[in-house]
Amino acid sequence: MVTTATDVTAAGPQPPLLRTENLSVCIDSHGERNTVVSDVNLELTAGRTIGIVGESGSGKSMTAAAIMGILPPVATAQGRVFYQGTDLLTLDDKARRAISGPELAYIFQEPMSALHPMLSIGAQMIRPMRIHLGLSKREARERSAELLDQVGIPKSRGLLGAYVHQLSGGMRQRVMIAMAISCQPALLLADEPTTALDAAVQKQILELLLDLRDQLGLGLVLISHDLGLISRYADDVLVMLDGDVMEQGPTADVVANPTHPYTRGLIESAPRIGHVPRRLPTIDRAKFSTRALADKEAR
Ligand SMILES: Nc1ncnc2c1ncn2[C@@H]1O[C@H](COP(=O)(O)OP(=O)(O)OP(=O)(O)O)[C@@H](O)[C@H]1O
Repeated sequence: MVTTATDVTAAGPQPPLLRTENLSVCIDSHGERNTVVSDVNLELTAGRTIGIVGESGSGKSMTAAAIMGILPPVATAQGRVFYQGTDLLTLDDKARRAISGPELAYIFQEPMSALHPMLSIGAQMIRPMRIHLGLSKREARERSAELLDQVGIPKSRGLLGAYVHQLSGGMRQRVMIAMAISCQPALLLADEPTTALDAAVQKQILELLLDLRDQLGLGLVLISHDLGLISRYADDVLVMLDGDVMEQGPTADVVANPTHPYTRGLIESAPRIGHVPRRLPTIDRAKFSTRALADKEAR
């Protein structure tokens, strides 16, 4: 049965683009079940950006994968993921793919692992547009060149015949973004999209993402371990630690008045927001992580 976010639709004409309710992810491994994401409640409307910030292993990618429907086989999602009012977790694989394929797009941290090394950029870009948009080969090729233009790679560069190893890191990420928007998605999830890039290229890529969000009216989920970066580019933020949401709200409010000591620690250790102490403080994560506290008690 397909569940609809009736409470949302009753409140107004349009449900939000994305809303999760108590989204959790469990991993079954070696006969044990571990919860790696607990009760994530977020809401995103078109044209806005929500940031998910947290250290490595805090559950950012698992949250994104649960929304996208691309969890590894060992992982199971629970709760609700409403996309335009439809709970994606209630759909069978085929129905879900029909929505997720064209409408939800994912940009990976490392384009080298997402792009095929033996296929030309053109060949990789054309395929999804032929499948999801029903374009002919010639139409898809023309649109690929336009998309590359849109992400700042001029047509004159003749990149369609190039291979991924021939491109710089920034160009690879631009190609990934062009592929991500090729099927006209409504929701874009960018998982650490600039971690491997130097500061200048990082800024260009993030500004490109925001421009595309505005031009195309997308909702953007931006994932990063860097609260400084999230504070500059996201309207709202969720701070995660060990699968739990420690704090969330409008980014400006969270950064100006953090209510959780863990967030305060992150802010103090992010050199690009607020005061830069001479020695960066060490965040005692064990003090705030429910999982670390439970482990301590069990010992
Ligand atoms: N394929 C997998 N099998 C088993 N456990 C996994 C798998 N992928 C992730 N995990 C575990 O799930 C938890 C959350 O991982 P996740 O990748 O979401 O963290 P993250 O915040 O995105 O970290 P990073 O910034 O390093 O990518 C971690 O404890 C991780 O070890």
